[in-house]
Amino acid sequence: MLEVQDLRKRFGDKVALDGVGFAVRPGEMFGFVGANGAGKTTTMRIVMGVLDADSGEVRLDGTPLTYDARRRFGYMPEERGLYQKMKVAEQVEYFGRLHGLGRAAARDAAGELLERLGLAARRDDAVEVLSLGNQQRVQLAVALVHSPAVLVLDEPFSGLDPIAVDALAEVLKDRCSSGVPVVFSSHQLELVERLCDSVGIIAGGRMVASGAVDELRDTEGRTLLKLVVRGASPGWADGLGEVTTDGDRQVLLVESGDDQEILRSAMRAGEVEHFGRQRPTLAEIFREAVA
Ligand SMILES: Nc1ncnc2c1ncn2[C@@H]1O[C@H](COP(=O)(O)OP(=O)(O)OP(=O)(O)O)[C@@H](O)[C@H]1O
Repeated sequence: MLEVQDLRKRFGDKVALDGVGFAVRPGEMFGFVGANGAGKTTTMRIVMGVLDADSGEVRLDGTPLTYDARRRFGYMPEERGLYQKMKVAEQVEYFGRLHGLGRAAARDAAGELLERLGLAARRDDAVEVLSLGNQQRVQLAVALVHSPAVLVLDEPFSGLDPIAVDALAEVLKDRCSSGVPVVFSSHQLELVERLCDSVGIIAGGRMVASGAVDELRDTEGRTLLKLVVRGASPGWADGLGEVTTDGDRQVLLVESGDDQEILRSAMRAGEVEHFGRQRPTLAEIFREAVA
């Protein structure tokens, strides 16, 4: 398990991190979300040892991280770093070898990743002639080539087209299901909601919400009761909640009340087409948490 504990970091007067902590279990995908400047990159840099924290600790399976332990991590930094003149396949193999793979293993791993990330046809092109999105795919292949024990990815999906997003999502899910903890930051909340088991929301250097995506969405007081009623006369739901009209249908959203009693009065008023709980999206939870 990767544990980030009570990280604090200042840059001069600026408090960038003010007690950031979270844990990611083996096989768990953790989405790290927050507004610009919230502290995601700083946290990830500290996890990777690129930056020192003022205090706090990062542990893997209970042991504080060392240089050697971090070599087994796969990291995609915010500042992308590729050799522009080097050919795509050569580059991915090279990084595999830097992480200790033998020649054949590096070649095989690079070939497989380039295939999965849709870059096989570009394997002999220099990085500098690729589009930005394709360079990003190479950067991902570089982060993944040595079958890392932990993945820490800063905005891995940004700039990718939908096909590449799906391809990367599949690769990450595979790595996750083989027991790797995966942490990635993203502003694409719909994607985080779709992919992640758990999320951490950071604002102003503090974690303002974290936990399993399903639990956050199900939290008491966050779910609304939604009814769609056809043919009901206006006013039947006065005082129950917010009503919107759509043709001969009325949509009622109720924050609190006796579900069964509300259902009975809806059935008396008209034809109930829908009755159920509506969970907030991650984007709605995010807006509420950082407000
Ligand atoms: N080297 C630095 N020197 C001074 N301030 C810094 C430095 N690095 C980060 N900061 C500040 O720390 C805060 C957190 O920045 P960080 O890059 O971690 O945010 P972020 O959540 O990754 O943002 P974004 O979504 O825009 O990438 C910001 O106020 C930033 O300006």
